[in-house]
Amino acid sequence: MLEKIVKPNDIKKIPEERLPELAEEIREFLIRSLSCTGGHLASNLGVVELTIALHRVYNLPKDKIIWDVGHQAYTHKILTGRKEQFDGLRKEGGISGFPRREESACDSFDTGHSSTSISAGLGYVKARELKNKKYSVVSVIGDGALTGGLAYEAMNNAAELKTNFVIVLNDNEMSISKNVGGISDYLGGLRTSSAYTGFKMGVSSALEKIPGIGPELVNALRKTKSSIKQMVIPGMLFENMGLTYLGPVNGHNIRQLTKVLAEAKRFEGPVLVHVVTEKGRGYAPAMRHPARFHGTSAFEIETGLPVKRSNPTYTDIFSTVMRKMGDREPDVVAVTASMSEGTGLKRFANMFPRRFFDVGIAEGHAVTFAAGLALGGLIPVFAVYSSFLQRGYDQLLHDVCMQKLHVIFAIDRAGLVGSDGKTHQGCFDLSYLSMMPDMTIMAPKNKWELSDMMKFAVHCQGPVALRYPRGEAYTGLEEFRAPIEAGKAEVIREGSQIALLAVGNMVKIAEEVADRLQERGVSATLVNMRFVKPFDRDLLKKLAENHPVFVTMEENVESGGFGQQVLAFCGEAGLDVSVCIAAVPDCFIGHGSVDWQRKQTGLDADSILERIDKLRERQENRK
Ligand SMILES: Cc1ncc(C[n+]2csc(CCOP(=O)(O)OP(=O)(O)O)c2C)c(N)n1
Ligand SMILES: CC(=O)[C@@H](O)[C@H](O)COP(=O)(O)O
Ligand SMILES: [Mg+2]
Repeated sequence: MLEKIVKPNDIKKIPEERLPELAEEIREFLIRSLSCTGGHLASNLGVVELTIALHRVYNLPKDKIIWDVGHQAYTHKILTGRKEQFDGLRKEGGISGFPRREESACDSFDTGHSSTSISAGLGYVKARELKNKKYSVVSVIGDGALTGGLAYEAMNNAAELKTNFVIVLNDNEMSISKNVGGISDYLGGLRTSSAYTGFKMGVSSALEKIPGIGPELVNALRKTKSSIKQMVIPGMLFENMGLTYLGPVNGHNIRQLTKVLAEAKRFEGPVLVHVVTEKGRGYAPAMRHPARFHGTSAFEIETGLPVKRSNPTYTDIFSTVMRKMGDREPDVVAVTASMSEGTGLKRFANMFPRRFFDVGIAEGHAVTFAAGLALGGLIPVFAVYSSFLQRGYDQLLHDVCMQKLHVIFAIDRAGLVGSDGKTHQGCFDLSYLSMMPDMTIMAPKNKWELSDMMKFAVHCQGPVALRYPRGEAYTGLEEFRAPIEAGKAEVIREGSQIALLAVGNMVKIAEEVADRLQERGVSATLVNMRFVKPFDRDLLKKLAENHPVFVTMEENVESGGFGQQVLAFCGEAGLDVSVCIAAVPDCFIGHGSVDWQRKQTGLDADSILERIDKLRERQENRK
């Protein structure tokens, strides 16, 4: 039946009774396809029926479906004519793992970061009103994404709406790991209380329909503070915020879903439809291990085991360091914004549950919360992906740096991240952190240095950021393990002519560049900068005496990055050197392999050598 779906709205031609069969076909397709490419399997398996129901009720591309995070939009892609492109999912030139407006007119909003869907949807609704347009808007948000503050700002704002806006809450009790916090408990209560009250499938509750006393009774209940009302009027929290609540609905029953969505679509005002789904549904390994199958690499279908075993990653090293540090340093506590698996904090959480805090998908809160922990005498380590820390920009500046608080930021996925693409690139942190007064920034060249830097960070003062990339930890240069000294770089290889000033994982690329320069008879000094802030100005002054060319290398945008700071310093200090900056150019870098992204950004050894050759040629011509 799946072959009949080649363009948007083809789903409407399938007889209703055959839809469950189609859902199973889609599941089989997803499992088969992702077993080869990898991707966000568990979340997608959970929303197959919900997506089918949405596409039955709404007309695309006229109507707007906005997927929160967007990692669960694979069935949406299949139903809008992109099934044949799944071989290239998340690969260079292939389709993205997230909704992309450039990819299809049916993708209404580009996503990747969490909790944006209600704000964006509300924006569409307001534009529709002002421009007198006729289309429907539905935002689909998960229970994990609903732990993010932005979602509440948007709901608060939506309460005043007089025209239709549907928010579908996809509740599977999971963020990447088990969902946490008060809202998650509240949703749990709704799921249980529905056992007593039945679903609220219509815009007016069953109670309201009781002739004579119904509306008064509902009004009176709304005014009481009694917890009993939760049992009588489901979704009171949302109702009190001004949204009409419908549900909870079985998210795997297409008929029931279609009915409630059609009802919600007719309502004048904001409506929240609470849908209960199962993450990983239909594939036993994903149902057993939804967190592992949240985002998976290629796997064997029979066992669910990964096709390739990877060597220890920087995350694995950080995980071990944190576990050991937990033993040695009783004041060290760990904070995550719903990323305990991805950042490697799971082991710390298991060993020191009282010193571990999962705050939900709330990076801004996590930073200020860590500030409070530091003021209370603890040493908080906030482990976070570079790209998601962008959410905590003001909190970093205002709450941590301004008070010079000793908070450690363990910044994972710093640099190019591969298949998640432009929404997840960790290419901005050196720029946005460097401009913050009192911030110390370090980047390790290999796995041992990550461990040494973490230990150093614990005994520092003030805010400290330690950034390291996604993937396998470098095990080269083991013999270079001089103690970490504040603001001091490490010279790996001494030469003359060209100084390669490399940050973090670029040291490995710099080694290759240095070797290839040597083959051509060019002598290069290779420096592992270790610190981006403060960087080793004394060393740079010394190097300038016999190196007319500095080449800076960083997996960060050029603007405001390490290279530009070196360039500015050389100018201020009157150093007679040419500075060549190898950094990410001023554009968003799409999905694909990290090697491909490195070539695209000119950060591979070939591209850097090419630039060095051109620079030297220009210098020769000038002589
Ligand atoms: C700002 C931000 N922080 C963290 C993440 C990483 N992340 C992606 S999906 C996800 C869990 C989302 O849970 P939910 O919305 O319930 O969707 P589900 O996977 O359960 O379908 C997290 C934490 C993100 N994408 N954006
Ligand atoms: C959708 C999302 O934001 C995360 O699931 C992210 O894709 C995880 O990336 P890693 O694979 O680098 O942990
Ligand atoms: Mg969820």
